[in-house]
Amino acid sequence: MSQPAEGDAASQSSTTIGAAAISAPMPASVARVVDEARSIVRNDDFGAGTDAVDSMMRFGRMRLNANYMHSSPTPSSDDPQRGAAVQSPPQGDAAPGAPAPGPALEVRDLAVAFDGPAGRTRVIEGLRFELKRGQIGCLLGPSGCGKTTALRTIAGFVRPDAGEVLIDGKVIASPREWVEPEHRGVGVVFQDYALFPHLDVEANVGFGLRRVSAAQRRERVARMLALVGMGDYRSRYPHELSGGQQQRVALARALAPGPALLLLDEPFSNLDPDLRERLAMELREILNEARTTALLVTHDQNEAFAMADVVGVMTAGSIAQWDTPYRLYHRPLTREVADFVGLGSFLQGRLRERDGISSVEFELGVLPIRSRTDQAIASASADAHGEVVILLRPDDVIHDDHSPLMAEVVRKAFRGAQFLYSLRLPSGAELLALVPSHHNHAIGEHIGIRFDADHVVTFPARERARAVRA
Ligand SMILES: Nc1ncnc2c1ncn2[C@@H]1O[C@H](COP(=O)(O)OP(=O)(O)OP(=O)(O)O)[C@@H](O)[C@H]1O
Repeated sequence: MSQPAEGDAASQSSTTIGAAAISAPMPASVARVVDEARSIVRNDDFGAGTDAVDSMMRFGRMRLNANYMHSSPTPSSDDPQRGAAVQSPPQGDAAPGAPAPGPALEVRDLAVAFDGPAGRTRVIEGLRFELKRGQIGCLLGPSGCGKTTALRTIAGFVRPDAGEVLIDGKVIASPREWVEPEHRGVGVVFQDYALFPHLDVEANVGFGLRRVSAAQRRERVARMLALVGMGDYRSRYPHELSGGQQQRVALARALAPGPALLLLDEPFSNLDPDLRERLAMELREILNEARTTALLVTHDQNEAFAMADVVGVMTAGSIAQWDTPYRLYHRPLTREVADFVGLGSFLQGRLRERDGISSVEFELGVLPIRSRTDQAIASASADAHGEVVILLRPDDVIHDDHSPLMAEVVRKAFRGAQFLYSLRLPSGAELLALVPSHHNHAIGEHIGIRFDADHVVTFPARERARAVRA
């Protein structure tokens, strides 16, 4: 391990990778290709050594000269959907040596700051989470919350100011210790594919496998291409592939050296929404099959939920809740998490406790609180007058023609199988409801509703009730 220098390793990488150096600052897209080259070039097993890094630097320089730019805490087990997915399968078969017991990735109290016009500013503060072997995790959060910086710190392109990152129990980044990106056993997939345009698919995927024999390389590349369903495309060049196909090749290339950890930076954001969700689900299967530990960063909740076993919702540089997708949606710990994850409405309510049974009264009736956890949270949320805010998800609100509770349709969004209705209550508060799309009601119409909330989620009543993310 060497002592890290001050500052951002990403900016340093533009001048000092391998034996080569370039004088001009690299555009972000070229820097990403070089970062990716560093992450797929490893000296220990399938790695290529500095010759490959130098080749990538030449490639980076070529692109600069040609002005070529790319278009570019452990979750609870009560999740009915993902409970089984958080086991610890063995490491990928190409990984060197036996994996150490314990988490595959640990991030402990990480802090990262950058120099800016207003001085040095912390963009990550007290970031903490871990991934078990074979687990797929996700950092989900709004733009600028620090997701990519966290990923780049784990990959080795940014140096932390405090805290540490461990892979298989070994510290690879802290203010005192530093392992170069190419020695971390980490693969990276970026959003803009970052394939080498002058190499065909087979050569792209085999890029980081230069120390093995040609026969071994061919066999490994064929396995990786089969895994991502691109076996028939091995002689094509990147420009002859669709975006989704390019991203599969990028994935095969990142998986080929058998990384201990795969990092994915918004890998589907350049694809259309339908393909994005389908690929996210496919990628989950591919990673499970390859038994690869992976960390995804995205601001897209559907992508996060389709892929990850555990998701950390990030706000302002730290994790507000690290949990299964199911619990994030149904049991958000804070209003910020409830607001960011999924659709919902916040309504004023009042906690009532009679004969040891709790419920929340609100303008449309009474919601019984069935679980002790919900009861404890409601009691803690309530102010001296019992005031709370309740969260109602659109699927908690059922359209029922026979219900005496009426609400006015103020907006509607057609979603194929369903309409998302915004409904105005007598108080003026608004509510969201997902209704099968054969119930096509006009704006201004009053429709019957009832509630089917499995659990009642409450927060302190510090703000006025409002509908969110309609
Ligand atoms: N190298 C850098 N130098 C200075 N500031 C930086 C640098 N990299 C990131 N930042 C700043 O750090 C903050 C977090 O950036 P980051 O890219 O990690 O956010 P993000 O959550 O990934 O956002 P997005 O979803 O938009 O990519 C932003 O305010 C950004 O401007």
